[in-house]
Parts: sequence; structure tokens; C-alpha cells
Amino acid sequence: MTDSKAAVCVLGGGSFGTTLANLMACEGQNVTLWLRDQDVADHIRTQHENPRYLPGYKLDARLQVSTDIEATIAAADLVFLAIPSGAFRSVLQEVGPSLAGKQVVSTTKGIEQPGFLMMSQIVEQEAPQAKVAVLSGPNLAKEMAAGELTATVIASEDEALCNAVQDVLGSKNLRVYASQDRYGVELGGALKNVYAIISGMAVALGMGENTKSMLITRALAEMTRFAVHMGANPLTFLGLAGVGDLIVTCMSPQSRNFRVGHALGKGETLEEGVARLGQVAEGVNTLKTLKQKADEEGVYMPLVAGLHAIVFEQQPLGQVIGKLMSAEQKHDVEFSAFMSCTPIKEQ
Ligand SMILES: NC(=O)c1ccc[n+]([C@@H]2O[C@H](COP(=O)([O-])OP(=O)(O)OC[C@H]3O[C@@H](n4cnc5c(N)ncnc54)[C@H](O)[C@@H]3O)[C@@H](O)[C@H]2O)c1
Ligand SMILES: O=P(O)(O)OC[C@H](O)CO
Repeated sequence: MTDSKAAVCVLGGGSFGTTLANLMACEGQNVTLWLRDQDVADHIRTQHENPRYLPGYKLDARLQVSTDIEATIAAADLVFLAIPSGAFRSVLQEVGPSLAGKQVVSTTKGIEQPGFLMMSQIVEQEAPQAKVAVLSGPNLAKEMAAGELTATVIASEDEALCNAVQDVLGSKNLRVYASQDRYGVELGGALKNVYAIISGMAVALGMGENTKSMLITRALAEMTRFAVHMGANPLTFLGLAGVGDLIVTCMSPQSRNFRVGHALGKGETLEEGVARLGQVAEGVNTLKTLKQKADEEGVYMPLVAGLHAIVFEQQPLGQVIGKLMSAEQKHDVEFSAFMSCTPIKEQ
């Protein structure tokens, strides 16, 4: 543990930003949550509740709130970003120069198009003098806000930054594991949202437990295939930010992406499902971005292509499922070459 407490801020007052900031406040960290809406800020300050994004969850009275983004950043050493991917660059453009020398951690699970950019790459472009990391794992905001036990991954080439995040965020309820594969961790968090939409559909359609297991397992194979093609470490996908986050998001009705898929499976349109959610479901945009990139790169992603065909090409569900089930039967585990390498103790 460090001797003196780092000053921390969280930018973004949605469900995840509020949860993260509150977890740190509960541990006695000096933390400020920045959000845009003055009424919500006042409500958090006086009622200790975020009525829009975390209704019914009591927040720690020590959680500080501000609507002044520059002052919030100026007072912080460590800055967490919990802004949806669609607004991420515009916020970074506004505050990029103020982030020089700061430790910046993106928690946003989306991809920017054009460019197929991860959020931490946007931080590098807009705040080139910041130190950057990403945080990702099986982290449903409401469960964490309720104090359920979980773990997450802090990924950065900067070991001191990983240590700083472990210090401020680790608690009796939350374990924080470090990784050097920033790109793989960030890609895992974005890609799994697409498969959560498929899983939500499968549940709405009353599909069997074997079917759901097959979907999750083939999703892992497919996302790992893509990530390795893009330069990520396949072993990252065996960790919390890969299979860990994939499992929770594909299995929990708390997941917004799962809920969008469930609505589609019940016959709602995409617009109806997203509107009823009233929160961000990053997987919808990621589906478009990922399908385009997989086609460009020639990476075989039948689940992504199938969901895209249903959602954006108006292909009948039964036809897409039939095509998936009759495709060429290939290998189960594609990365067995990595698994059969020399055991660690002999290296
Ligand atoms: N909620 C979770 O369980 C969870 C967990 C891990 C990661 N994430 C990721 O965190 C990111 C944020 O998600 P969330 O769940 O907090 O979303 P949310 O839908 O709960 O809230 C979105 C927040 O972003 C704010 N916002 C939107 N545009 C903005 C702008 N231009 N400037 C400032 N603020 C703006 C909104 O006012 C709102 O406070 C997403 O990428 C999501 O994938 C969410
Ligand atoms: O609610 P979702 O689908 O955005 O998922 C939230 C988190 O990413 C789960 O780890």
C-alpha cells in the first residue's frame, strides 16, 4: 500500500461511474465523481443516491460530486473514465490537455469507428502525455454496488499505474488483478457485448442449456480468433477480462446487452429494445464495427455474421440458425499449440 492517498476522480455519472466512485469512497479514498447533470449531482450530495442510474442504492456520504470537469481533473492524480464510447472522444477532446501527467484508466467497453480504435487509443491521441490503462472484467454495476464479491483486471504497460489502481480499488469485495495485455483486455470487454445480445436472444427463444453453453464456448473461440489476429495474447481470453466477462454478460438478465438481445428474441425491434433500456448497450454499435472489421481482415466470425444478418440485414432467424448449424465442422480448440508449449517450471 502507498503511504499517502492518491486523489481520485471518476468522469461519468452513469451506473458504472457511480458504482466505481462509490466503491472507492466506501474504502475511505479521496474520490470525486464528475457528471454533467446538476440536479443529479445535487441529489447525490444531499440524498446519497443516483436516482437516474442507481435508484435504491445508498451511496457513501464521503463520495464527493462535481459538475466542474476541469476542477475535478486538476485535483486528481488518478482519473477513471466511465463515459459511453459514443461520447468518449468528445469528452477527451475537451479535457485532453488537462490530463497531461495524470494516470488515466478507461472502463468503457466499446470501439470507435472509423479506425477500429479502442478507448485507450483515443486517450493516447487526445491526451498524449497521460499514462494510460484499461479496467475490465465481470463487473455488473448493480451487483458491485450491492457489495457482491467479484474481481477485475487492470491492464497497462505501466506497472506503477497497475499498482496504483490495485491500491485504490482493491477491497474485501473486489480483487484487482494486473495484466500487461492492454489491447487484449480492452478487446475482450468490447467483443463480449455482441455475444451477450445473442445469448439474450437464445434465452428469449427458450433454447436449451446445452445450446447456451455451446454459444458461450463458440463465442469465446470466435472472439479469441479475432483478437489473436489483431495482435492480442490468446491467454488473456482465459482470464477475467475474457471468459470471465463473457460468462457473466451472456448469463445475466442484469446485462443491458443481454436485455437488448432478449427484447429482439421476443420480437421487438432493435429501436424498441434500446429505447426501453434507457441505458447504454455498447454491443449494438460494436456489432456493426466488428462485422466490418472481420470482413476486411478475413477473420471467420459466424456468430457475428449471423447476428448482423438478423439485426441489420432482415434475414429470418430460422434461416440464420440453420446456416450456422450446417456450416463446415472444424476444430474445437484452435490454440492448442499455445496450450502444449513447455510447462512453466521447465522454462
Ligand atoms: N454498467 C455496467 O455494469 C458497466 C460495467 C463495466 C463497464 N461498463 C462500461 O462503462 C461505460 C459507461 O457505461 P454505464 O453503464 O455507466 O452507462 P449508463 O448508460 O449507465 O450511463 C451513461 C452515462 O454517461 C453520461 N454521458 C453520456 N454522454 C456524455 C457526455 N457527452 N459527457 C458526459 N457524460 C455523458 C450519461 O449522462 C450517463 O451518466 C460503457 O462503455 C459500459 O460498457 C459498464
Ligand atoms: O450491462 P452490460 O451488458 O453493458 O455489461 C456490463 C459489464 O460490461 C459486465 O461486465
